[in-house]
Amino acid sequence: MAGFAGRLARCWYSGFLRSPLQVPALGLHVGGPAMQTSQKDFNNAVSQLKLLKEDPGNEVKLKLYALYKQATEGPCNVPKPGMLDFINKTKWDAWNALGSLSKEAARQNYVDLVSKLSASSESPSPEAPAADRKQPESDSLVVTSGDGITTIRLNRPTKKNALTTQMYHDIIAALQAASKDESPITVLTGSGDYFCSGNDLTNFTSLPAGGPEEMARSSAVLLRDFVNCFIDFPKPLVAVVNGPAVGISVTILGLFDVVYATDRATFHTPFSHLGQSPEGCSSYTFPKIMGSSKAAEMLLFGKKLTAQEACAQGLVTEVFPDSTFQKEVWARLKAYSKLPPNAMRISKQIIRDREKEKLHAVNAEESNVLRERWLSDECMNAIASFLSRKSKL
Ligand SMILES: CCCCC/C=C/CC(=O)SCCNC(=O)CCNC(=O)[C@H](O)C(C)(C)COP(=O)(O)OP(=O)(O)OC[C@H]1O[C@@H](n2cnc3c(N)ncnc32)[C@H](O)[C@@H]1OP(=O)(O)O
Repeated sequence: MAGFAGRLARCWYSGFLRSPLQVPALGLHVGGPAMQTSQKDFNNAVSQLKLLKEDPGNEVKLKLYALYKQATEGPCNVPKPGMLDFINKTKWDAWNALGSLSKEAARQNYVDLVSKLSASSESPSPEAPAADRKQPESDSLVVTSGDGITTIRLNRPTKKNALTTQMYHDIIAALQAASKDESPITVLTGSGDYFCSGNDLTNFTSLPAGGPEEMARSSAVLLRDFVNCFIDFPKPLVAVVNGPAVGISVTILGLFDVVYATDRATFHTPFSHLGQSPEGCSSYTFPKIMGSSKAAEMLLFGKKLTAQEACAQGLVTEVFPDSTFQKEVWARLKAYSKLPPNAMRISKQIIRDREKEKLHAVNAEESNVLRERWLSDECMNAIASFLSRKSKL
């Protein structure tokens, strides 16, 4: 596993699962033959967990961690970690949530859960392998070219295509390469049922040596560079919105030339809910596209738009029935890609260039404001709440 995804997995495995995987002698107190069997089952389950072929996901790992602690140490009685210590706080919350569950019951639940996971990891995966693995940096982004179209596909469907730090870097590289390649048209789309669930909220959990301030500073720089690539992209840029879109995957749409959406798509910018503020130049493009009060409803109050509403407000170019979405959209794009490429570039230049300077200034300002927001209690509480599974959009 490369890049951020790898770091995150290592972090979870080393932080959350080190004890269950690496403590061979559990030292459990057992009361009789029935309990002996239970302890043996528990020890077996601890070993069995190491053999899982598939990562069970953070939520399950958190559950396993909590059950393990409850089974071996009893109810949580250690002090709650500080608010900025996201990972340990999340672990503490999960353990604490088990309340006074007995060690025996926790052991049994742990054994049941591991046996369920083992059974499902042995059955064949219904998903076909990703078709294209050309992109060397990370499997979470797939870039392909054909029929005059370069397609940049967000490929993290199990996480609703949430954008990891590595993915921001990879998208920047992909856009830079696409701006110089042979394809007249460039497309951004997603794999699976979501277009993208926005910034991966776990990006904020790997604190660098400089602490939260350094994390906020480097994230603001990366955000600014990322959005600049969309502002400066010289060719027709099309979003093929294959499902719901959240956060930054919605705001950048104002920088695309054309946005096609399935009727399943929704458009959601829950910045206030997250203690954050608009980015992707949306504080400027959205009021221009839809008028200031409709923009305010989305950007201040987080109103979620259906595809039809987004189309009526000018954010989406056209909506297609989900059943024919892929067929109709790609057929149309293939036809457009045969148009003279230089004419399309020059027309885009005329349409967009007089706004570029303004957009760069807006982008810089939004990134600076967000740098402060990320350090606010409102934002930290919202992220901690999502990570501890207390909230979802
Ligand atoms: C360089 C830094 C730049 C920063 C720029 C800032 C941008 C701002 C934004 O983008 S704000 C938007 C942030 N996004 C969210 O708040 C979305 C959070 N996710 C959810 O609320 C839900 O997951 C959902 C509504 C998108 C989907 O819900 P559903 O019930 O259908 O699916 P799950 O919740 O079970 O999701 C499956 C797994 O995917 C993980 N996941 C989904 N989105 C994110 C995300 N944004 N960040 C981190 N993880 C995400 C989810 O946790 C599940 O993981 P699991 O299987 O391990 O449990």
